Amino acid sequence: MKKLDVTCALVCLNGKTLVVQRSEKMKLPLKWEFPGGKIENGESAEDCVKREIWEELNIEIELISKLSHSNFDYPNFSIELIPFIARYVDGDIKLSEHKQYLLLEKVELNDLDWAEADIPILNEFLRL
Ligand SMILES: Nc1nc2c([nH]c(=O)n2[C@H]2C[C@H](O)[C@@H](COP(=O)(O)OP(=O)(O)OP(=O)(O)O)O2)c(=O)[nH]1
Repeated sequence: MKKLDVTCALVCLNGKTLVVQRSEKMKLPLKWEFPGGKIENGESAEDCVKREIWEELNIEIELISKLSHSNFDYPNFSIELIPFIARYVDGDIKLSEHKQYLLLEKVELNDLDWAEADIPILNEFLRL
């Protein structure tokens, strides 16, 4: 099965964490995720996540650290999800693809209906 290399960012803003909900039209409709996307040919994971956050949210971020990769097999595709902890730097949030975003306290993150590949990443983040 095809494996996608996907980056994502846990963006901290005023002590909260930015999360986004996938739209009805996307794969994994209405699931919550950390914003990011597929690595392009020849692109580094770091460049990818900054590009995707700019494209999807219109904001600039600074990368702080990495968490463990999450490998997950969905019924139709497999992904390796590569997470970064990041800090908001500049820009007004404008969504280009997602249904909505939320800025949440850590204790609130567990209440969302997450994309399954994100759950180990979320758990690692909650233990920090
Ligand atoms: N960006 C992101 N994608 C995630 C996360 N968790 C998760 O399972 N995914 C999946 C959803 C997508 O199938 C894939 C990322 O691809 P993408 O967002 O660049 O593009 P997509 O597949 O929605 O778009 P398309 O191929 O349908 O055009 O990884 C996550 O936390 N962030």
